[in-house]
Amino acid sequence: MTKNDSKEKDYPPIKAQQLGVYRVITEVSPPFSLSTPWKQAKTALPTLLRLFKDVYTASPWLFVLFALGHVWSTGIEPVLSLHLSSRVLNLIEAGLRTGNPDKSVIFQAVILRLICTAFTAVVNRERHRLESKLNGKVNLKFQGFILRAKLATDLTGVANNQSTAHLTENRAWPTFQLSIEALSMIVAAVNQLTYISLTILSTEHGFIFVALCLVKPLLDSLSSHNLFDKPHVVEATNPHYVRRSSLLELRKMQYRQDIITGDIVQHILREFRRAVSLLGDADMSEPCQQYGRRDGTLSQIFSRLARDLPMLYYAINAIFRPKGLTLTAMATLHQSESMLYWTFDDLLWNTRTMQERVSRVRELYELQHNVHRTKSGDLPYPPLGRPHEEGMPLELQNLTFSYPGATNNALNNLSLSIKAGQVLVIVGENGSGKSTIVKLLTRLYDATSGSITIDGADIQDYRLADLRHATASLTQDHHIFPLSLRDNIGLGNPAQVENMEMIQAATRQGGAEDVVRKFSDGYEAVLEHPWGVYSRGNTLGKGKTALTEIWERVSKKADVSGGERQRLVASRTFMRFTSGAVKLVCVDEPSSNLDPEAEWQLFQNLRKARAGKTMIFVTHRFAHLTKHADVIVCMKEGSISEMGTHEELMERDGEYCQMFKIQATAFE
Ligand SMILES: Nc1ncnc2c1ncn2[C@@H]1O[C@H](COP(=O)(O)OP(=O)(O)OP(=O)(O)O)[C@@H](O)[C@H]1O
Repeated sequence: MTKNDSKEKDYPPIKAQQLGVYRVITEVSPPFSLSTPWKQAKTALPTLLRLFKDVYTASPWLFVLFALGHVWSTGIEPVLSLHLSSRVLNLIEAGLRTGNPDKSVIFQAVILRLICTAFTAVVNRERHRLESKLNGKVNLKFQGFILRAKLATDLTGVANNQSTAHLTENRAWPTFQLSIEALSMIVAAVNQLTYISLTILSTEHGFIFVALCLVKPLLDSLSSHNLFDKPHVVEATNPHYVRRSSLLELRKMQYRQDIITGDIVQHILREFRRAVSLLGDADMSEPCQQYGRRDGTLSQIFSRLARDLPMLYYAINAIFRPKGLTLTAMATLHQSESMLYWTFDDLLWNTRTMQERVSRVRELYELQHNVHRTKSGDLPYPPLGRPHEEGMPLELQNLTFSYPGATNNALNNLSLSIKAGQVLVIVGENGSGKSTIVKLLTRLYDATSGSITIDGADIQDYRLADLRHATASLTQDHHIFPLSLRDNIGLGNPAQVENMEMIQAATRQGGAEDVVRKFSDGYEAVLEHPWGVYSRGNTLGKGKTALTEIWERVSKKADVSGGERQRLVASRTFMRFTSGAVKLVCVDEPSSNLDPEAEWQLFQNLRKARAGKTMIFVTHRFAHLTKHADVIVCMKEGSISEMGTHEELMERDGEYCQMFKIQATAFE
């Protein structure tokens, strides 16, 4: 079932085919032309050169030694060994013919052969040792590169590039290794062809023999039927297969509680059996395997026969020229034919795989071009001569914004004036644009149109680093870093990350003292993943042993509740205040998991720290706050629907008043 789906003229044509339960869509390869490999090489070359340069700079000596070792072992030694063996055999054969072997010459030839073997064994051993060292250094280099590129990527860059989680340092080394192998094989192929043509078959039929050796690898390459080296998309289209796979997912721990409390175990098992029976005999094996199996039987038989062509050559030679080839020449021919076949077979496989490998590395390098760094201006903040001692004054004018890729505006033509040191509370229904205002004020995104001005200058004209330094944000999107609690709080002010006095004070203000106390190693406790801790679980056995006890201790994952996390994150924000540079504080719903007392305390502590700061709060539970607010903004569908003080808005009896009354009724 083949169909041409491509509508766009500029795109390469595509075709879709059903392979078992999958629909596989591939790009149709252009008809084979001699210029194709050349074009592919030209596209791959810049990436490969850059990769080689990176590996070289990771460790020049290891690079050179590793490359030389590879070229020796793959490209030179096999032919040299063949030559030396063939020399020994020739001497023995000549000796047997005359009945008077030249012992010392044979002995010397054997010793030379043995030296070559021993030398190669040493080179191989060293090469493997160097390989793991160089591999480690290359991985470290690319880890650093990826870390830098990802940390430099802002939210617009992340949204435009979808997921980059699959881009790891593990892409670089295999491609480099493959390239070195390819180069070594080219050297090997040239050496082998030269050897066969000049030494063994210098007089007759040399060309024919070489051509016969190459028929199979070339045939295989032309009729190659692999999916893995073609750009393709796979979609499981069989509904019973999809259903079965979704039901299988329910094995995961994260669903256990819902399944137990929902009492749906029997239902899941019944549905699974039904899906399996409806699936019947549909082929579920990997699309790549199914695709490969589509090779015609005839072409397979032909390909196998091609492997025997060199043998045909010996036979014809033996029949028509019984004295044409000596036994040694036959043995050498047989060995070199096999060597040449595998070299070309590997080389062609290598070339096919190379394109895909190079594009994987190119994707890695492209990380650094996709950062969409938020532009920084030149103006210092606070403006020279105006220290903004009361806080940051802000003016939002006709602000419109839509998220990258979104069709609707999150904010529409919004204008708002916030005086230095004011407390502004933003309320409104879900999706009305409250958090978006905070994201624009903290320059996580830039407005699509309209402007934000600070003290008369556009926010984009200020130095970004200065603005980041002068802004603190506390939202529910913050995470605990997989670092110690000390780091988690201290990083609020990196300059004081070792200052325990400040960290303890911030912990108190964030309400996280009890959280720290919970851990035996206190501030040094690391939440999240215990790195470098693993065991061969199935070899530990079930009963208690010294090993299982150690495993239990080292693998114990420190964890905290949602509310405790929010307290730690809040402490980090209080730590940020210690820099003395913060002029704007944006607090966006940071207390969803806090108990009422902790929430009240958090808002109290934030208000206590308000001196010298403009404060913006986004909240649904505003009873604690709105009475202290200088301005309350009520949002609806990306615009301001009401604005004023608590009293003014209550008097107006509009949307804010309605929301306030609903909350008040709930408390009554
Ligand atoms: N990253 C995003 N990409 C695309 N659209 C988004 C993104 N974040 C928010 N939106 C959309 O922008 C609009 C405003 O979202 P925003 O988060 O500002 O609302 P909110 O008032 O803070 O909502 P809530 O009270 O639920 O937190 C919504 O329609 C939302 O779906």
